[in-house]
Amino acid sequence: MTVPRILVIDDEADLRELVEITLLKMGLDVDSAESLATARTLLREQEYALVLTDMRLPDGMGLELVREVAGTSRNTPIAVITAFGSADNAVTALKAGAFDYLSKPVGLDQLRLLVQSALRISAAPVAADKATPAMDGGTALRLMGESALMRDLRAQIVRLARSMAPIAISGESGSGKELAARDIHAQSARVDKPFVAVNCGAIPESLMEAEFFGYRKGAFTGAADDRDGFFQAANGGTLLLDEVADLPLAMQVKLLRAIQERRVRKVGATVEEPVDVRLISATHQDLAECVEKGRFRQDLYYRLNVIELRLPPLRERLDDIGMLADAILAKLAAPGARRTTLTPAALAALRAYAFPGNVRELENILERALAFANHDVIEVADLALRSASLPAGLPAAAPEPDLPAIVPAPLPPTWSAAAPAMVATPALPVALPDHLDQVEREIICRALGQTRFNRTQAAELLGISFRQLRYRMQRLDIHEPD
Ligand SMILES: Nc1ncnc2c1ncn2[C@@H]1O[C@H](COP(=O)(O)OP(=O)(O)OP(=O)(O)O)[C@@H](O)[C@H]1O
Repeated sequence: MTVPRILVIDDEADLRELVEITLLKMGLDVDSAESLATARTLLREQEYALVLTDMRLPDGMGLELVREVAGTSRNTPIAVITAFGSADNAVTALKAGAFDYLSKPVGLDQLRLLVQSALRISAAPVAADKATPAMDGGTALRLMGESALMRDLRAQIVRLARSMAPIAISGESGSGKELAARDIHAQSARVDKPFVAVNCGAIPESLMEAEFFGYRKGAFTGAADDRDGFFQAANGGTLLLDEVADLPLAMQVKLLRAIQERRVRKVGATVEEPVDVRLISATHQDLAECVEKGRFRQDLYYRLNVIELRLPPLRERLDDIGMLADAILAKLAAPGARRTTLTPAALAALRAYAFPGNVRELENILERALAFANHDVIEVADLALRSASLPAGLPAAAPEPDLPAIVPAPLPPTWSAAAPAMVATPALPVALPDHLDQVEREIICRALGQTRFNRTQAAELLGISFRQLRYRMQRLDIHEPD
């Protein structure tokens, strides 16, 4: 087996030597250069498993080399060493194609971690574009779709999977942001390590720090044992910060620090611990607008938004609807049962529908339609699409079939009998949280009733995301009637 060879470029002899010794101790071969010119000559003559370059060199900037190496078809990973506190340089290098960076003073643990990731990347073959069904039992994860937009997206994902650069995924609710993040992880050299997805909008603010960074035994009442947080759980792997725009400002500051330092401190601990986590963030909100409105910190935005990935809404890729529908119906079919199909008119109706809830809504619509379809065929009426979205000539949904009423639990006795007689406003509830839960339960049940339990549409009616609705339904114990 050939020993991987690393090229180190730095004009500071001390630093070069430190890096060289560390790499040699790791059993690697090392070449070194003190200028861009020497590095270019070596790169023409040799294949390297990793190029590690300082940013400032006597004859130019390391960034030039990043662009040159990233621009070749060899897929050699290149990383930069940036001056202390120079976050701008790190972000610029990642955008230019560097797979990772180290800040001065160079920590040997971090150097070793970076080298190990680079070696995994250079050993991994570049994945071909296979639109493996994402719905075949949950093993394959790739985003499906044969439209040009989806092909481009998958190609982008293959490239991005080879770097450590933070990725910000944007796109409407249900367009596949989480699936894209899982796909990036699955294609990366981190695939054997955990993928942890966190819904930032669903964690109570008071628990956030403990949930993200973990806590030490006795840090607060109820902390009976030491516990890891999301960062430790995702160590070596990928952490998806979903609904990142919902992070409270105080938590944004702590997160920024963790990203910059690549270290976290458990609540109640005195020392920080290094973490090696690839960050992906996702939101259906316009994060730049959140920054403008002062709801999201600009510095954190800048760190998370190094590379942007936009998931197109389903209505921009109508060509994918047929194959997605087939795959969803196949997934929903009972084992051994005949496959249900769409009539041409039903497919045309779907292609004309706006899909505000994107692929998730398509899943939802088909799941409900299956319950109403006769003889393994789904007609336009079974889809129960909102008529405003149907094209002329297609019949709107049939009158509502008899659906079991969604009945919220009876109102608990929360109203005080002792309301002052002269005040016309209702008495105060004696237990506010119970009362608010009851009000919320009733409103959610009404919305679900109106949409025939289409959760995507119900969430839209209520102006919340699908995930927020799902979380609230779980919390309030609301289930679809049988
Ligand atoms: N291109 C696709 N191919 C196959 N399945 C998809 C695709 N896009 C989305 N899905 C499916 O649609 C559902 C919603 O996807 P996902 O959770 O990734 O969306 P999201 O954009 O993260 O939603 P939200 O903004 O509500 O969090 C999932 O069941 C996912 O498997």
